[in-house]
Amino acid sequence: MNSTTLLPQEGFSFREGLLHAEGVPIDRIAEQVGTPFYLYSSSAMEAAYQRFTAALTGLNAKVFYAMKANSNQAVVRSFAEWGAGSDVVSEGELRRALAAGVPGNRIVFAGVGKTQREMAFALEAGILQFNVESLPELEQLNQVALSMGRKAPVALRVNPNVDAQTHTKIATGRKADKFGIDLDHARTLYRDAQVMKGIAVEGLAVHIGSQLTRMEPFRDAFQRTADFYREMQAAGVPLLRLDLGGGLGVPYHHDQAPDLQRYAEIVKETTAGLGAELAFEPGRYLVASAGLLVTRVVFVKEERGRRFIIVDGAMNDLIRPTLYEAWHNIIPLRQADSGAELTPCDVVGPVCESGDFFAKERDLPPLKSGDLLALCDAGAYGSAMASNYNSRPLVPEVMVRGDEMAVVRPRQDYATMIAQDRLPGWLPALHN
Ligand SMILES: Cc1ncc(COP(=O)(O)O)c(C=O)c1O
Ligand SMILES: N[C@@H](CCCC[NH3+])C(=O)O
Repeated sequence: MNSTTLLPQEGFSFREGLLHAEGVPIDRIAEQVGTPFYLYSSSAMEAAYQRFTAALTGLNAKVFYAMKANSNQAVVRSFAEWGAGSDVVSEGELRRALAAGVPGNRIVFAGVGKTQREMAFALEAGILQFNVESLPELEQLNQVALSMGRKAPVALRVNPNVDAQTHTKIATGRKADKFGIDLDHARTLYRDAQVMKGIAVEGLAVHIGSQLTRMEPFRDAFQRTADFYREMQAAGVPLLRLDLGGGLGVPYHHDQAPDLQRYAEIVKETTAGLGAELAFEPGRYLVASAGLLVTRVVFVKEERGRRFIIVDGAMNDLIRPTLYEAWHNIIPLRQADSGAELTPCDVVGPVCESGDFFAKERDLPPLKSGDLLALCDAGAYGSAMASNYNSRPLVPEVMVRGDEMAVVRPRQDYATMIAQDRLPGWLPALHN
């Protein structure tokens, strides 16, 4: 597959040979904010959200946007306006969600290692639900809640032992994964939890991994979890809510679209007659394809029979290719002539690691220094996973809506980045 034959994603289109984000020519944004930068289409995010919620029509369902995918407050706030809550995994995310205006009672808190401080902060914020993943966590939460004179609303997250058939680093529902509680163990924990004075048992949760493109693992996990829900209900556990997590994938390769309708049917079939409120925690599905990473070619280097397109973006800006061997479509912002010859290229960044690449042997049209490229489907786990490695400042994020654009995070400046270090007192000043 080569990238020039693929159409750009929803929210982005070529007009007069130039890639636009909704109504805005992207090269104009590049002039204004410099490169590299993340670019989001607000309408594409909204369309994904509407598709997702429409598929769940008829179900008593609530959506909690998994903000780990993209935690920019403009994004979190947008989803909140369209009706979603937030799924958070740290105090930092919780604070960001609150800062973005998400009310505490629309927030669920996941994660295997919540600290006492995080528990107390979340209780203070009045969150809807803690998804608890172990006995020590349950006991700790009980203690924290009691010390504050509160009750913590709890769902137990189970591990149904289902292989999500995704990249091994992002599968979370297998026995050997750190996530969730075995069903057998969860039976005991529900009993324990009901007599803990600081705990209000409310739910059951499952999440087997991310970027699922096959629907069978969802079916297996949802079936096992819903059966367990029925069993616990019958045993008198006062369950109100079944949280089915996130994980629905996106077509990074545009011929592998996961089937949202099938996903929704599986939810309906497996939860029929349960009488539970359903919760969903989609992240990637809502934002991945609504975002690009825009980068500029620094040099084209021909060496040892290879063609390296060296760009100003790098693995610290978008780590997915090197971390998960992830494939992101790459398109020049200026549409290539239809007859342009394609050459296999390695698209690489300036960072000092051979793992610093965006693509290997990717067929691309002729490129030269100064050309702009878009890395597609970069709206999820892009900026959220960026770092300052090689002392490269975090790149800006821009959101477009119709003909308007907004810089929703400015480029980190060198002074801010460098000022974070402190020199210890024992180091004398250096003199030449
Ligand atoms: C508990 C939980 N919920 C939701 C998500 C969001 O996943 P995704 O972005 O694949 O929808 C994750 C990440 O995999 C997660 O760990
Ligand atoms: N960071 C991963 C997804 C992790 C999901 C976290 N629960 C990715 O980019 O694909």
